[in-house]
Amino acid sequence: MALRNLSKLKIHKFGIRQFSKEANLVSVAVNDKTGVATLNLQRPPVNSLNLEILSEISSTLTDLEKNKTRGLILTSKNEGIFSAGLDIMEMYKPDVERMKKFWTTLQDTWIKLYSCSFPSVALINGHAPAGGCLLALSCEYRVMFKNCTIGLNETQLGIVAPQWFISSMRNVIGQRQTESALTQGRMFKTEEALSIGMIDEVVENNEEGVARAAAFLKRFERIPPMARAMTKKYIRKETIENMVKNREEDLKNFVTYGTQPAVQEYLGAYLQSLKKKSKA
Ligand SMILES: CC/C=C\CC/C=C/CC(=O)SCCNC(=O)CCNC(=O)[C@H](O)C(C)(C)COP(=O)(O)OP(=O)(O)OC[C@H]1O[C@@H](n2cnc3c(N)ncnc32)[C@H](O)[C@@H]1OP(=O)(O)O
Repeated sequence: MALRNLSKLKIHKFGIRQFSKEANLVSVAVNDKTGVATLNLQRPPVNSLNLEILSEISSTLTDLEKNKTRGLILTSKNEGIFSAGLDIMEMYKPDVERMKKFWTTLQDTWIKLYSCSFPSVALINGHAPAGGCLLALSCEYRVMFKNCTIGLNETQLGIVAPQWFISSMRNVIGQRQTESALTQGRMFKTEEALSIGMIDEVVENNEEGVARAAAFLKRFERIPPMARAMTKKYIRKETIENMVKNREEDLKNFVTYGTQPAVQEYLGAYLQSLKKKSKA
């Protein structure tokens, strides 16, 4: 069995194997024929990224790397929302030790996703603000549903996107567009995101999305995996090395900045506005 190191095998039917971790905040189905793994985010209501789901994504990426998966489709079980980004509750009135663990796990997750040797596609089947956008930008290809939004909106919340968030966007859409998008904290509608190259394709529904993601991954069938992986590694090397070199400082900045009263005030007000909106 190609994926024997993966956690508990749950279902095995129609050539698709599924396994899940204990907490079930993600699930993974591996297609026996193609070796492509689909990683579903499933933390209702909005797949906000807390310590637990990040830990599961991170350990799943390790498993997929060990088991030489042929490709990854990263998507959401909660149609309508890809991911609401970082769970603001991890940053609002935080326990500092947990806050550190949270950020370190986010760093680990990004490093693994950004540097994975296998090809990766984000099937963005819903809104993808902030950390949700970061996950999508870390993949090699993005397929997105109509009528959704994507972007790094941190500035609008009164917080600052870290350097490696910025680099992840700059490497996809370039310096000029990134500067304009991030200084405004701009969220892009699907068609706008397509026009600036933030996403690669627009799809009507999940079936079409899976087919387009699979078609992208199929392009690599005849490319020697080692040559592909090394090329990706060289292209992404500088961005990853910069982050790894500065990760202690990045953690320190996150904690120092995130615990400032003014930032806590912004986050508290933002949480209230989200809650008010959901009750309206
Ligand atoms: C200190 C920081 C320094 C540096 C860090 C910088 C990096 C930050 C990166 C981030 O990712 S920050 C997070 C940014 N995320 C957002 O701004 C997204 C906010 N959410 C939304 O815009 C919407 O929720 C949505 C478009 C994703 C979905 O809309 P809808 O389907 O209408 O759902 P609701 O808005 O009603 O939300 C349902 C429920 O979920 C809560 N919630 C939403 N997003 C978050 C979140 N990111 N963290 C925690 N909780 C979230 C929302 O309050 C509702 O809760 P109820 O209790 O009222 O049900």
